[in-house]
Amino acid sequence: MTQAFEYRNNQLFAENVAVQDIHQSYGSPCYIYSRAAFENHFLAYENALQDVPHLVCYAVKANSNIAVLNVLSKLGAGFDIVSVGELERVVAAGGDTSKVVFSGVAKTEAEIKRALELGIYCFNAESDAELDRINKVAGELGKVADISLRVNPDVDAKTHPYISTGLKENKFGISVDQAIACYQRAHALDHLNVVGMDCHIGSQLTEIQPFIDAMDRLLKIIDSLAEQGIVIEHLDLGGGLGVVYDDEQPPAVADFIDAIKQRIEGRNLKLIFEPGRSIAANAGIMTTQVEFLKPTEHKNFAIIDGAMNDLLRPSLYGAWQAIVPVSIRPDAEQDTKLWDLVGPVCETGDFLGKDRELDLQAGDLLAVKSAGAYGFTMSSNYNSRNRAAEVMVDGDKVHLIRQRETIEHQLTGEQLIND
Ligand SMILES: Cc1ncc(COP(=O)(O)O)c(C=O)c1O
Ligand SMILES: N[C@@H](CCCC[NH3+])C(=O)O
Repeated sequence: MTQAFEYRNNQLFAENVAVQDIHQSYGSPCYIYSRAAFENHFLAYENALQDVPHLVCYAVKANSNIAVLNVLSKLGAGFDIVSVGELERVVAAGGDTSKVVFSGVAKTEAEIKRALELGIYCFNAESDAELDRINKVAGELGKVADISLRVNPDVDAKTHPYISTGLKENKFGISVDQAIACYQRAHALDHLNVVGMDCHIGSQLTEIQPFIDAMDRLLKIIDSLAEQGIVIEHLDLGGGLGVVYDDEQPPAVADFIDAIKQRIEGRNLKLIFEPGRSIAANAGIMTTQVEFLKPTEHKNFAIIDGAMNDLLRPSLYGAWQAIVPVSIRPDAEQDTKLWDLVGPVCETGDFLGKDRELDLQAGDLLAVKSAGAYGFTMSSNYNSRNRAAEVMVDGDKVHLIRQRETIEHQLTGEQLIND
């Protein structure tokens, strides 16, 4: 399999297109995705699960461009959503709403109504109060809502504290101690139909064991419920599988799924997964151009046109993503130094990388790797900067899938007060 992003004659390519050529047409910063990479990463889940009942619901929050959703939908993907905005994106992308699971700690009445009208697969409810709300809205529509309860298994995902979600001090889900009572309530409500149990213990996990520990806690609850006549049809283990940004060694999707499958052998349970990062992260890069070099006696700053508003992960989590030249100069012309790659935003925390050994000149084009997940979706207009363009490469074709924002886009909806 050819790599989605690789060098050919010292030029970075996205599939069969030189990144420099994409830059000529679309400028920077620009998110560039590989269709083949999205497809291959999704199919890794599908293939590993083909011998068991399953549904792979891509987590829309990782990358919600409708072209991305459409590519995955054509392969049969379901979707994990957390807002009506994400739901409408699935609809706009031609996605199958009967394969949608609705996660999130506080779904509004309007969101629940729309989801019921569109006939989603199920709601992943996170509290007693939310069960009441879903029951009420379903009742008003004369419907019965299929629900799963998100159980918080109190397992250490061994990841960054901001993206760990399955500990009892986290806001997510229902505690193991309260789960049975909560299921009994749900079972008794007229407009709810209990179908599943879910958990999501965190993101960028590089070990299988926390998933297994979480699953074992959930299976115990499933067994107790069965004794009370409450049948759980599916087990949704959320997303969370990590990717390689630097030197991490996450398990391969097939090994991860095999370990899970072994654990549920002999049980009549459909498996659901909600992967985001492991499908999207390494299917995308973000380009950025060096504006100025600013060497000082303390630090060498390279001021680039990409900033924290375009890619927040380094500023928010101190996340490390590889930053590489789009064109590599011949060895004899190389002059490498340690550079801090900083953006034009008025924040000290505005950087994409620190102490990176690079050979840089003003005007050079760089690529931030592994930017396909939680890149564009977490971008903003901070400092009134237009959000980046997004393109999808498919073989030797380049499709613009989101035009660069303009000031007109930004000003839409704002108005002066008339006095
Ligand atoms: C409920 C839920 N499901 C799925 C995901 C996707 O996780 P990841 O991108 O780590 O696969 C998230 C985000 O962490 C989530 O909160
Ligand atoms: N946005 C995070 C992951 C959080 C996942 C959402 N539950 C990241 O970039 O790593």
